[in-house]
Amino acid sequence: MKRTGGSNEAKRRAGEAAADRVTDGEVVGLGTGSTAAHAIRALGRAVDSGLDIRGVPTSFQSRELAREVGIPLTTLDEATPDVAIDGADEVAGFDLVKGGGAAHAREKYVASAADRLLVVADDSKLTDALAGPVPVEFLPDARAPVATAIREAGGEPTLRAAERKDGPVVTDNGNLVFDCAFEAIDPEPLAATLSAIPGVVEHGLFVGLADAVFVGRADGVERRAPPLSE
Ligand SMILES: O=C(CO)[C@H](O)[C@H](O)COP(=O)(O)O
Repeated sequence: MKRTGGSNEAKRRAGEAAADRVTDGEVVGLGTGSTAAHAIRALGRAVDSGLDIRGVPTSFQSRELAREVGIPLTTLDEATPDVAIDGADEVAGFDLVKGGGAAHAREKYVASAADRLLVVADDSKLTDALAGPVPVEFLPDARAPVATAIREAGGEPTLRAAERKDGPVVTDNGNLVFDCAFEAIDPEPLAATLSAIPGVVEHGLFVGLADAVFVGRADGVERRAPPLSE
């Protein structure tokens, strides 16, 4: 579920600090959401000033914004991202819950293909332990067996409803999303369990993918990196 508590200023600081790490000639995975949008706008300004990059969007939203701000686009068929910049709904250490915008499938394979993932988040996203709910994108025909398997794994799935449209959220890939509540989340085994359910396209647990987290606050931005990424 999307957390909307953070200030826009804190999101802007995080997004701009991560965009500042992108260098000439790089291919950049362009994440989805309001914090990633700040990074995309900052990259657009840098392109105006002569930075030579190409972007790989992770959603309809990020593609539209990238086009609007003048970032040349490419695809994973043409190029491998050097870096991906993306937001998160929860950040515990370097583990994430993503998918508040239902874009987590593309976000995950773009981030996984990239050499490094820079996470951008305001400080309201920080938590000691991931609590969920965990978004799970699934093939529409598989709704009943996927729900059963999630319950067997200890979760309670709720079909994500659309706003300003009757019925469910339909992802950019034409699929549906369950938001799954769990009593407690052990990220690595739960990620493996969810990935193994037939009909699941992708879940929003990002484990072992983040190379740095840029935490935006009202008065500045902090870069956190695991010891090996320093
Ligand atoms: O995972 C995502 C979209 O699927 C977003 O990155 C996540 O929901 C954070 O969004 P925001 O920066 O607007 O808080």
